[in-house]
Formats: sequence, C-alpha cells, structure tokens
Amino acid sequence: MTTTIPPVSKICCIGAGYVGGPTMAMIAHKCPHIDVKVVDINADRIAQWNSDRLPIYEPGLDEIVQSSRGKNLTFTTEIDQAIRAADMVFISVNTPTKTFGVGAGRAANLEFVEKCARRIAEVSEGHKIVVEKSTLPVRTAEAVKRILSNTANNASFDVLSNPEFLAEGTAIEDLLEPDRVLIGGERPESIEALVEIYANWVPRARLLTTNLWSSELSKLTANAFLAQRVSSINAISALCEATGADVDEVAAAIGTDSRIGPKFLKSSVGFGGSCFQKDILNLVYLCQYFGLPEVADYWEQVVRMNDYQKERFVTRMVRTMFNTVSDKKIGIWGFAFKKDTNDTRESASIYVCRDLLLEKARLCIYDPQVSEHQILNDLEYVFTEGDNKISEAKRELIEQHVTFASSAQEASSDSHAIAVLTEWDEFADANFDAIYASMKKPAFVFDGRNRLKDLDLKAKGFEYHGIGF
Ligand SMILES: NC(=O)c1ccc[n+]([C@@H]2O[C@H](COP(=O)([O-])OP(=O)(O)OC[C@H]3O[C@@H](n4cnc5c(N)ncnc54)[C@H](O)[C@@H]3O)[C@@H](O)[C@H]2O)c1
Ligand SMILES: O=c1ccn([C@@H]2O[C@H](COP(=O)(O)OP(=O)(O)O[C@H]3O[C@H](CO)[C@@H](O)[C@H](O)[C@H]3O)[C@@H](O)[C@H]2O)c(=O)[nH]1
Repeated sequence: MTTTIPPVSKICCIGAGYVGGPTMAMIAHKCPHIDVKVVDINADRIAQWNSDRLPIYEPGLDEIVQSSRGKNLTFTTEIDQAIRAADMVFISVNTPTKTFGVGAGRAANLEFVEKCARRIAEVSEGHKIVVEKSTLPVRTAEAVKRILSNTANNASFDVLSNPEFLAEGTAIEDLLEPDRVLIGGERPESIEALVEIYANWVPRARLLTTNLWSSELSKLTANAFLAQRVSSINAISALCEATGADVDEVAAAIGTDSRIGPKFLKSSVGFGGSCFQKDILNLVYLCQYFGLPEVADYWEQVVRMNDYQKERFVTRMVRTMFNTVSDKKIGIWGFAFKKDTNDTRESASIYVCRDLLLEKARLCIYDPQVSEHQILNDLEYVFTEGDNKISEAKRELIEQHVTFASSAQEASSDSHAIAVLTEWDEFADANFDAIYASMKKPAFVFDGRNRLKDLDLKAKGFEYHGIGF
C-alpha cells in the first residue's frame, strides 16, 4: 500500500464500555473536527449513554460527554453504518479470561474481538485503519489482519495497536494527561494518522510509537508490573503483622528511593478490577504457550499472593472474633474494587463476602455507587459451580444472610464488626461515636484499606485492625 492517508474525520468505536465510552468522549471533546460514533450490541448500555445517568460512574465524565454528545459524539446500536462510514475503527470490546475449553482460566477470550474483525471485514468499503484498543495477547494483530484480508468489498486495512492505560476512578485525568500514549503499527502513514489525533491535546514527546508486537506486549507487561508491586507490598504486610513493623512506614521508607518510587505501594485487602488478574493470567498463558514455564510461574505468583491476601483478611477476622462469626452481623463498607467507580469486577469484596458467608456471618452491605442488584449478581456468580449454576443451598445462604444499607452508619448498627473493603472518602467522615454506641462490644473494625488508620478509633473504644501492622 503506497497511497497517502487523508486526516481522519470519522471514527467508529466498537464497544461502549469503561474504555470505549470515556476514551471516545475525550477524543470527541478534544477534536471537534472529528465525528465520533460509539457503537455497541447492548442496547440498554447505549440508551444509558444517551441518558442523564451514564452507565459508568467516573468523576468528570458527565461534563466531558455533555460537551460533545449530540454534536460530534454519538452513541448508537447502528454498528454496520458506523463502521462503513468511518476512516478509523477502534475495537474496544471486552477480552475476559476464558472460562471454557483450551486455556480456560488463563487465556483471553478473543471471541468478541474476532466477531468485530469479521464485521469490519464484511461491511467495509475503501481503506480503513483498524485500531486495537482492547487489551490483547501479543500477536493478536496477526489474526486480526488475516480476518480482515477476507473482505467482501475489496476493502483494505491497516492494523494498529493502541492499548489504553487509564485507571478507573481517574479515567478523565488519565485521558487528559496521559503519561504516554502507545501506538504500535507497521505503516508509518497509519501510525501518523493516529498520532495526529492524540496530538490535539497530548504533547508529542508522550506519543510513543513502536512495532505492533511491542505495543501489544507492553500493555500486559505494564499491568503485570503494577500488580506485582501491590502483591509485593501485600506479602510484606503479612510479615509486618508477624513482627511489629508497620507496612505503611515500610512503604514510605522504600518509596523514597527514586529507583523504587512511592506509587502502587499501598497495602490492601487485595487488588481487584477487570484487568490485573485477567492480564497476568493471560501473560502466564502466553509464557506457557511459548514454552517458558519458569517465566509463567514467576508471574502466576502475583495472582496467588493476591488470593492469599484476601483469604488472610477473612481468617484474621474470624480468629480475632473468638474463632466464630456465625450469626454475627458484619457491616461491609464498600463493594467496588476501588473508590470512585461503580465497577465491581474481581473486587476483593466479592471474595471476602463469599468467605464470610461460608462462615455463616450476616452481612449488611453499603456502597455509595454499586447497586444492590449488582452486588447480588456478583455474590450469586461467585457461588456458581461447574455447571455455571448456583445451588439452592447457596442461594438461600445469600438470601438469609445478606441485607443492604443506605449508609455506612446503617450498615454497622447493631453489628459485631465493620469490614472496610473499599477506600471511599466518605467513610472517614462517618460519625464514629454514634457508630460505636450502636455496635455490639467489643466493636471490631477490620480496615482492608487502612483508610481509617489516622482516626485513632482505639481512643473511641473500637478494636481496630488494619493491614500490615
Ligand atoms: N476497564 C478498564 O479500566 C480498562 C482499562 C484499559 C484497558 N481495558 C481493556 O479494554 C477492553 C474493554 O474493557 P471495558 O472495561 O471497556 O469492557 P466492558 O465490558 O465495559 O465493555 C465492552 C463492551 O463491548 C461490547 N461488545 C462486545 N462485543 C461486541 C460486538 N461484537 N459488537 C459491539 N459491541 C460489543 C459489550 O456489549 C460491552 O458494552 C478490555 O480488553 C480491557 O482489558 C480496560
Ligand atoms: O497501591 C495500590 C494500588 C492499587 N491497589 C488496588 O489495585 C487495584 C487496581 O487499581 P488501579 O490500577 O488503580 O485501577 P484499574 O482501573 O484496575 O487500572 C489498572 O488496570 C487498567 C486496565 O488495564 C490499566 O489501564 C491501568 O493502567 C491500571 O492501573 C484496585 O483494587 C486497587 O485498590 C492497591 O491495593 N494498592
């Protein structure tokens, strides 16, 4: 292909999720000259994007969407039309861990990406740039290119990899001022077409271009390194609890070393979110596939340590509460996997609640952004068995042991303990005198985020246990 590529004026993004929605809203906001259409097969989600209550909670997102929606930003289910009209098509669909067949529990399920590629191949005319925005195993672009080469209308394609590095809760900040934007590709003109879009607001020095495979692999590697830091500090938290050291002091001490740096050293009940575990397991699978079992084992340990941290938290609760939590009310503060999001995917709360339910504790759950419906879905899912069904006994366990509250204070009233599982800011502002008065004694607080550590709850009468001290 030797033809030059005109500047992009029409974008289609397939997938209106946590990535597709905010990233395209930002492109539309910063590039009023580009028409951006975000498409999805999920009509409810599209309706929400077109409503006053967006499908995802993300600080600053409403304003960005409102600035462009109805002008150059459209959310629609008319997928084929949007693909056909676009010069550039982003694939931003989900790539969850496979739950069946070869690679189950590790490999990424690429079914949705492949379906997108087939749809693009079928309906496209002329030349298009196809951009992998989803997180994908290294060398996926090869498969995408092969699928695209079987086109119905003699269309031609260039494939770019442009992984997304935003974190939920800070998506808008991250998109406004990214540390870097990574663009991998083969043809310089196509790479430049995408560089030109980001250059509307991102300094050129932060627009990194690489070959396709480096770009794909960098995304998995970045998440593996970040998660590895959390598992490393969590491993140290267990040692701190055994020795009288304080993990926050250790983290601060090592974080001042400029070679280590202070970020991602916050010990917690365990990392969650849709990405870390999925992407590490994907990396593990790739290493096994390429005959590198030692490398696979090395990275797998990051996930094992995270599982251990969640289990350890519940074990510590049970042991501290006289070896039984059966029939005891426990106030669960927070269900989202981190603050400032309504996303619960792989949240540590799901696993802590599961294990407390297996101990027959009575849970009263409060999260400021997560719906009861979502929490019940997550709890039912975590109890499903091999046939993907939940047993009657487990359903009853949930029905009889889970209630919901509309505030942190209400969740704790008459309870034996509070478990802080998400670091929502509002938790630090609770009325702890009133909460203490309403609780059974001893009034235990198990803080999985060390969010209340500075409040000196011991002085108020609580028996306070944090992570790593
Ligand atoms: N969530 C994050 O913070 C984050 C950050 C960086 C990268 N990623 C990666 O980005 C990708 C998307 O993640 P997400 O969190 O936005 O997922 P998501 O589940 O929120 O959204 C994906 C959307 O794609 C839609 N979809 C699936 N198949 C489709 C098809 N054939 N046609 C049209 N729509 C289709 C789904 O209906 C869904 O709405 C994943 O690969 C993920 O690993 C996520
Ligand atoms: O010091 C820390 C930092 C994070 N966490 C936990 O780790 C998880 C992930 O947090 P974070 O990385 O902030 O959020 P994500 O939205 O999952 O973002 C990660 O995953 C995205 C999806 O791939 C990437 O784009 C981002 O760069 C990467 O940070 C959460 O449960 C956090 O509570 C800790 O326990 N301690």
